[in-house]
Amino acid sequence: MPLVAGVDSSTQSCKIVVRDAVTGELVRSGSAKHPDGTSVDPTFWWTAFAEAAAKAGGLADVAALSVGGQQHGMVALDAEGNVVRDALLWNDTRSAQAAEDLIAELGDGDRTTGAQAWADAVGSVLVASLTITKLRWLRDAEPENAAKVAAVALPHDWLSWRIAGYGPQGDPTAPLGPQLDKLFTDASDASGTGYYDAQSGQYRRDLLKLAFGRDDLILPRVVGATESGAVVHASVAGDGTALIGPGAGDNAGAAIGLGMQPGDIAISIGTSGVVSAVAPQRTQDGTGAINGFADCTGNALMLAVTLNAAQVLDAARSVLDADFGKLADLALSAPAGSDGLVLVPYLQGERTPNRPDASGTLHGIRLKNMTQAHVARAYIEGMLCGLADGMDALRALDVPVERVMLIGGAAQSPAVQEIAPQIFGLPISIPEPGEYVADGAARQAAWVLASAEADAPVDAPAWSTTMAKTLPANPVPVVREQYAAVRDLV
Ligand SMILES: Nc1ncnc2c1ncn2[C@@H]1O[C@H](COP(=O)(O)OP(=O)(O)O)[C@@H](O)[C@H]1O
Ligand SMILES: O=C(CO)[C@@H](O)[C@H](O)COP(=O)(O)O
Repeated sequence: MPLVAGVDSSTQSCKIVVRDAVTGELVRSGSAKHPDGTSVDPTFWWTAFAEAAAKAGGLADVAALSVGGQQHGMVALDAEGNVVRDALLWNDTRSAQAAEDLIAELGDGDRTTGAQAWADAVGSVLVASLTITKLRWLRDAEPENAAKVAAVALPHDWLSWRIAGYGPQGDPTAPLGPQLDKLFTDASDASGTGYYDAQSGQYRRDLLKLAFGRDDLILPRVVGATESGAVVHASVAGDGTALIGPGAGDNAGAAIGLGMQPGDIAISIGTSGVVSAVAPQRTQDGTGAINGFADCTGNALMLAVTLNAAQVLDAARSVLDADFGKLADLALSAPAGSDGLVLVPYLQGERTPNRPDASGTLHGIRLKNMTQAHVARAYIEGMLCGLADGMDALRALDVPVERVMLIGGAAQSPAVQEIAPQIFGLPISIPEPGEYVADGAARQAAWVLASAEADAPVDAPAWSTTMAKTLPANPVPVVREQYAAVRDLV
């Protein structure tokens, strides 16, 4: 019974699952926290990985491993393999102006032309989340750091490289040293950089040069879906023979973990809120609402992403001094629509719609609705309405919507589960509770292992995903109507 491991190095934590490579059965798991903040020293991801691996009973017996990770983060490395500065994460909005500047530059001063040109070139209109905008910000705001950069990687690329034994010069946990040319990535995560064209499978070094002013950076090699990028170093686990798969951006990891097919929609409520769909062809949405990324099986992955998801509910718990259970009970004791109390949840600015400097609004306060129950419900409804706008943007591009699955930390809330079918007006399937990004990474590792054993690419292992329940559609249109009216006042 060969075992494989899947890692999800996400915004808030590192999660590891160990599964049977053939059946997909869960054998062990572990997790460890990441620090808060939108600018983070990657060393914390390395120590959290080690802690999560220990909690998962170690990785000495796995035959292959893959890493899924939060997308877009800028990990800038110098020639000695040190990080030049803390990584700027996907939810750090300081490069919002850089995004606007780059759009204008590609459009010769015209925003609409520039936005479409970026969508055509790399699948997405630039916003502060995308790596390329962070490189422009670094060039202008920290030229002394920019001058030191020898390579740029994404969080999952960097962690895979560390697991392979590479790292800073002189670091005892990196016996193979700073071999930057050994960095590798996969198409799904590369497609979120803003300097990789997943359609041609090529980096766009011309766009990187436009943004950063240099085209001599080392970029991770893009490894094919069933290839191994390296082996797990014996100092990390095992005997130095376990394969490391290409890995994935976390949303592509969830897609393969759920076994998504065209027609399936995943709504993920983690730190980010994501509405995603796979399709044979990527979209090139010049409005910027939909990112046209790649998945990790050769399809396109379309995403609408919000900055304000599970942490909006964390904020509600803080305001109401409530645990998860109390927040859900309160919300479910208030009527749908919260008697006109509307939260526009832009607590960290927003990405979709692109309003990086916006703040949130609690609107429509009356004596009748100034209760804990109404506030709890308004927070959940507002957060879900933001995601429902993302679903509308996908539908506007004729993306088929046949099955909708709800995942991510906050999907465990009974209130989120009950209110979602009201906001989306669709049946919502809730998969068995699980770590679908880590599961997807494990499934990819099993796929890489099977392909290596066959000495040729084989089909992905047929692991099944079971739905715990499907909640019927229960549309309550007034909730979205009142939200839409307030959203555009913000
Ligand atoms: N039962 C619950 N109700 C509401 N929110 C929850 C619940 N369980 C976990 N969360 C929230 O989910 C978030 C973590 O989700 P996760 O998908 O692991 O995030 P990420 O992958 O972005 O690190 C946290 O903000 C946490 O508070
Ligand atoms: O920016 C995006 C996708 O474009 C986010 O989805 C990040 O990939 C972070 O994911 P989580 O940590 O919230 O899962």
